[in-house]
Amino acid sequence: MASGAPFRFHKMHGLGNDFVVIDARESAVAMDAARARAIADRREGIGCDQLVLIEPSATADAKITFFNADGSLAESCGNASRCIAQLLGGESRVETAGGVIALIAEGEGATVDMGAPRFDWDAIPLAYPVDTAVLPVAWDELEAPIAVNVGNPHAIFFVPDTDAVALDRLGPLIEHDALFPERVNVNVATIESPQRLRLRVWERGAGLTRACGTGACATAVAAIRSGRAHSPVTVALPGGELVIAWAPGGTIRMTGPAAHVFTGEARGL
Ligand SMILES: N[C@@H](CCC[C@H](N)C(=O)O)C(=O)O
Repeated sequence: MASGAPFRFHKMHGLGNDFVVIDARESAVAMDAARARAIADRREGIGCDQLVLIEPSATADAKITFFNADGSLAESCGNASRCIAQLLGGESRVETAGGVIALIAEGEGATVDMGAPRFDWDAIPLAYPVDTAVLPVAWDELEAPIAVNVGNPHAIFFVPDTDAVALDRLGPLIEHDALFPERVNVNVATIESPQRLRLRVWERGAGLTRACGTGACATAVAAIRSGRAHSPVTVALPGGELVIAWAPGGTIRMTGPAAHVFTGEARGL
């Protein structure tokens, strides 16, 4: 599908991680990888890190599909979920490929219950059985990551200084490593105190972004589980801050802002 019928969209962002959101609950909008890639293209399309499609759901208030800028599908997207919370208003439950999540719109942001993290090697997924608390692998100075699935797959590296890591070079190598059969989001984090960490993320299918909500969730969970941090954890990303609360055995709650930039109509995409 090269292009399709005109559609209305919302341009939104969460901490600078930006989205084209199409509300197709009342009139269907056909979407596939090629069309999503064309819309996400920053030179010839509208431009975004993720395209988000809202459709009717038989089991929840809406069904949400996340496409990365490269056209690939993502099971989950934390920052976009807060934007959806703002669009739907109040309290809602939405169906995603990563599971049903609960949204609460609050002022100019939202709190999202992202569900429970998973740690089994085949739930990440990894290519072979290994201890996900310390993966026995290294890429230059990035070594022994922790793997966590929060709907989507993440590898987390704790490093002395996130800014010193060449994430633009190492991110794509790790994302495409054969250890991760569905590719992976790459997080580099520095613990500043037991309740605050700094984070940069190379996103699967989108590259370096200003912020990644699921990356913040996965990293906070990895920090708490490994005794590096205590809940709630403030995660400082290049685009701003999120607060993540989690206790072992429970679900992850993410709180942060969501911004509506403009509403537009697209033709020829
Ligand atoms: N921006 C996101 C994550 C989007 C999906 C990710 N790139 C993937 O492929 O898993 C967020 O805020 O969580």
